[in-house]
Amino acid sequence: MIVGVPREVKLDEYRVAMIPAGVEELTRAGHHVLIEQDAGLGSGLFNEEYAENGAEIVATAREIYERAELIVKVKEPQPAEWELLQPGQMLFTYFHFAASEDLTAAMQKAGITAIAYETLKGTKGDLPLLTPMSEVAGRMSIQQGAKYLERPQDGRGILLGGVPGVAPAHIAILGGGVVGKNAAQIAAGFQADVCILDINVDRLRYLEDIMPPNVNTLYSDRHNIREQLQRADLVIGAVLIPGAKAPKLVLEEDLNMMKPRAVIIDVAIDQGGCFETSRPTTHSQPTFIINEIVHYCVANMPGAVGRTSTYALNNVTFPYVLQIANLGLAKAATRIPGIVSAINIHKGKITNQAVAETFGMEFVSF
Ligand SMILES: NC(=O)C1=CN([C@@H]2O[C@H](COP(=O)(O)OP(=O)(O)OC[C@H]3O[C@@H](n4cnc5c(N)ncnc54)[C@H](O)[C@@H]3O)[C@@H](O)[C@H]2O)C=CC1
Ligand SMILES: CC(=O)C(=O)O
Ligand SMILES: [Mg+2]
Repeated sequence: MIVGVPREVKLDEYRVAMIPAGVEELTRAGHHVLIEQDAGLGSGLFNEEYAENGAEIVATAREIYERAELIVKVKEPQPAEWELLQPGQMLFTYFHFAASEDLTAAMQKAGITAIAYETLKGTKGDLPLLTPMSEVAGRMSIQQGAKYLERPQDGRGILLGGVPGVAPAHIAILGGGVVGKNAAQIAAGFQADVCILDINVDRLRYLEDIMPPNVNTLYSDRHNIREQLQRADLVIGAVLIPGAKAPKLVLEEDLNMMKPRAVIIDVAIDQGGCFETSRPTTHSQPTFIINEIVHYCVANMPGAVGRTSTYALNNVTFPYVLQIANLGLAKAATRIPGIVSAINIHKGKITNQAVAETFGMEFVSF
């Protein structure tokens, strides 16, 4: 199979969907890999390294899209890429369809098969192709929160860990999944006072067991969320209902009860965000202020630490790329657990229930 890897064009995206080791394995299995020139530069990977491992370096994205049967990417295709897609082509990447009806309609119209990293289910009900990027974003959310709490960055002027004689920051984390757990671990290391809220009581039980004493848990209901908003210096949005739009847990009016210049990091923004006032931002312009609350809503947080994220992403995506290339999609879907759950659009039809429900569209099983 011809596998193509374009350079990411989303603003401030430094990841690449394949590392040279992946090229070598695919080539050894008899496939042909096209890598767009300089696709790896943002992650410190050079054209020569890809070429030495068997890749053909291609000058333009257009040529990749014209020739490849399977395109492997990191971020959802940007509008400039939509017209390059070929009917019948497979595109394996993050899509986050529920956050964009325009993207959904464009992919239907393009006639591609959209295989989404973020809905591929593992055997334990986990999301193995989302997990490593959630680990990155969860850890990074505290790093970013610490930065934007500094007064020159418009924050309240709070040091996460406090100092002897002065209280640490209070951090509320909405959602105790992968992002939430990783955020809590880093926040705890900073000696902040942390509270994780979730609706899954078994998950809260697990978190309570593994977390240090400065991390507490609370059931996520409106009462507890509002109580936490009043106390928090930093709030992390980390909820997910796979495939669906994120629930709006914090309404605009709720911001009035928060401390002025408290910081919100809405990691869930890629699924539409869990704060009513969130809108997607970029690493170049990550924050905005509404009602005296600093909002950080970058939809590709791991893109900023491309070197770490590229390797973490490839570790989990590559085995699926190889299987799809080896078997073709139809066979891979019957033999490899998880692949069917990743197919969100096939021949213009929505094949993911949550996405279909989000837009009131017809669902067709793959
Ligand atoms: N902005 C970015 O760059 C990135 C964003 N993400 C996003 O972060 C979000 C979270 O991802 P993961 O942690 O991997 O998901 P996860 O599935 O591991 O965890 C989500 C948690 O939210 C909980 N939850 C659902 N409804 C809730 C509610 N009403 N109140 C409290 N908790 C609730 C679930 O019980 C679950 O424990 C996703 O939208 C994901 O796409 C992930 C990586 C990068
Ligand atoms: C998960 C996701 O949206 C990202 O890594 O950018
Ligand atoms: Mg994202």
